[in-house]
Amino acid sequence: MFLVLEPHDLVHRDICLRVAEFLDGSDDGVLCVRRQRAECIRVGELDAGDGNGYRTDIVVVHQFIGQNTSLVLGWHEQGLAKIDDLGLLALVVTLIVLVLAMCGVTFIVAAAGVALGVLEAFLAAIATTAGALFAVLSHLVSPRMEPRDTNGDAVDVTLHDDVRLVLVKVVVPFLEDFFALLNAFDIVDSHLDQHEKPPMKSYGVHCTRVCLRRKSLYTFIMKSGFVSIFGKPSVGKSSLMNTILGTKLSIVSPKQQTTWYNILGILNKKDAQVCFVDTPGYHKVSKSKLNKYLVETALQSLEDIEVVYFVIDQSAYPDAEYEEMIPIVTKLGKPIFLVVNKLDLDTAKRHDMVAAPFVEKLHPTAVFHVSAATGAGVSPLVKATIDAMPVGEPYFDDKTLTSHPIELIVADTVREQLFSRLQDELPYSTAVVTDDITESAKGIRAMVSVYVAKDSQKGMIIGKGGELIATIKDVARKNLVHFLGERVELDVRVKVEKNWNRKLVTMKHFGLAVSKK
Ligand SMILES: Nc1nc2c(ncn2[C@@H]2O[C@H](COP(=O)(O)OP(=O)(O)OP(=O)(O)O)[C@@H](O)[C@H]2O)c(=O)[nH]1
Repeated sequence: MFLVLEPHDLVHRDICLRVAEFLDGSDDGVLCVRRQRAECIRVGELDAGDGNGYRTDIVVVHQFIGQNTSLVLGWHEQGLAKIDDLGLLALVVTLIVLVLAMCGVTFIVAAAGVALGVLEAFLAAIATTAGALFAVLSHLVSPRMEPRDTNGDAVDVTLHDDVRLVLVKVVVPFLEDFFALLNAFDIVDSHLDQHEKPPMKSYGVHCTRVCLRRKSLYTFIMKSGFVSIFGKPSVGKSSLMNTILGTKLSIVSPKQQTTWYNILGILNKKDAQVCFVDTPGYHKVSKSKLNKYLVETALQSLEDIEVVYFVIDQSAYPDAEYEEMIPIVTKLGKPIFLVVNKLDLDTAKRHDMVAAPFVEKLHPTAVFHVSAATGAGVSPLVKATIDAMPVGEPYFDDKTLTSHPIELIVADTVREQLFSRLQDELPYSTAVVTDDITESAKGIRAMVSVYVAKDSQKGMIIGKGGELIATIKDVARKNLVHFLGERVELDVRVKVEKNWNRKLVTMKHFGLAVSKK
């Protein structure tokens, strides 16, 4: 079988060509080809024999037969060169017909010795060859190739059924291709052995790596996008992101407004990268500059996202604050997932009732009932989120968990302890800044300052005999060791910066930039 791919399409969008048969004899797959950079097609991970289907890299050997058209001659899977059956059949038919034609010419020349006879016989042979080839290709090729997109809808890739094109462009370079193809597989083999990547061009034949996988398992090669985890304070946004990521990236405390920054947490899957943004809790803006900063930061998270999680907890009801939040989210025009958290606390099984008024106003794409604490319901949420991501390049390296600098992670880990251990409003009067950090083979050494807004607050944080600050330092250090997986030395000093939370310049210096409006 010949597949006609269009490099033009490869450059601009993904194409999926249904193939009639797969290398393992199955017939329910999709051959996905996607251009990653100008010269290189995205390579999926080699992962053969995965559960009830398989995914594997293959190298497609193809020939550019026009500026925008390429003819797939065969492929190469895990060191196993395959010349497609139909491709081989067409090549053999061509060869046989050409040989017979040559014999006919020789016979006529020998028998008649007449120049005109030679010419007639030669033209007849060519016509026979073309006719035979046309019959074979039109019968076998066209019904077997139906370009489809991921939804199974027909894709406007028309050249595959243009038999004329196949005839005109293919018959002539056939013999050349045949030998080039055999040669190319050898070249691909040895190149893969040596360089672990295919040569992009060999003897006029091009090699392209693609990922072959069953449609039921993977629809596309890679999906990626951003999700804002939006909601009121303390509904469990940070806990939810941590549960999704399987690690405690965002700080959590029973106090409201623990999260002060948009924390990026990256979920890396084999076929998807989802970038979650944990946000400060949205609340009615008061006169406090810190509150204003937190709300502005939460709103910024809604820019350039693919999906928004509207997180409520199982005790929520649509109050004035929600009335303010709902239009902000609906006007984004993005898929909204209503996430009802703290399912484990819903002993009265009210969660459907709780969700109902939000569903009515928010018109969410889907509703999920989860417990960030126990993990219940989180897998379907993640699965639906991945499904909702567009096809695209990963934004970050697949080992990256967050784009947050280590300085901020260290400062936030200390701040988490302040929030967990200080009473009333005191945590909201403290800002934590990492002054210096050194990383060496021995581990990490960090100097952290805790700023308070009044002299009287300093003693409250240090505690009697320095006990409280010692505990804060010790627990924060252990948490950092756990998170970073290396030795940590932590030095925490308490300093007074009078009324820092009323001065925009100081707040900016502490990483809490708020607009002047
Ligand atoms: N029982 C229970 N508690 C939860 C759950 N999710 C979060 N919590 C608790 O709720 C409190 C607030 O959780 P966070 O994850 O900090 O909430 P948040 O929405 O990020 O809070 P802000 O930083 O104020 O925006 C913490 O004490 C969590 O332990 C849950 O599913 N079940």
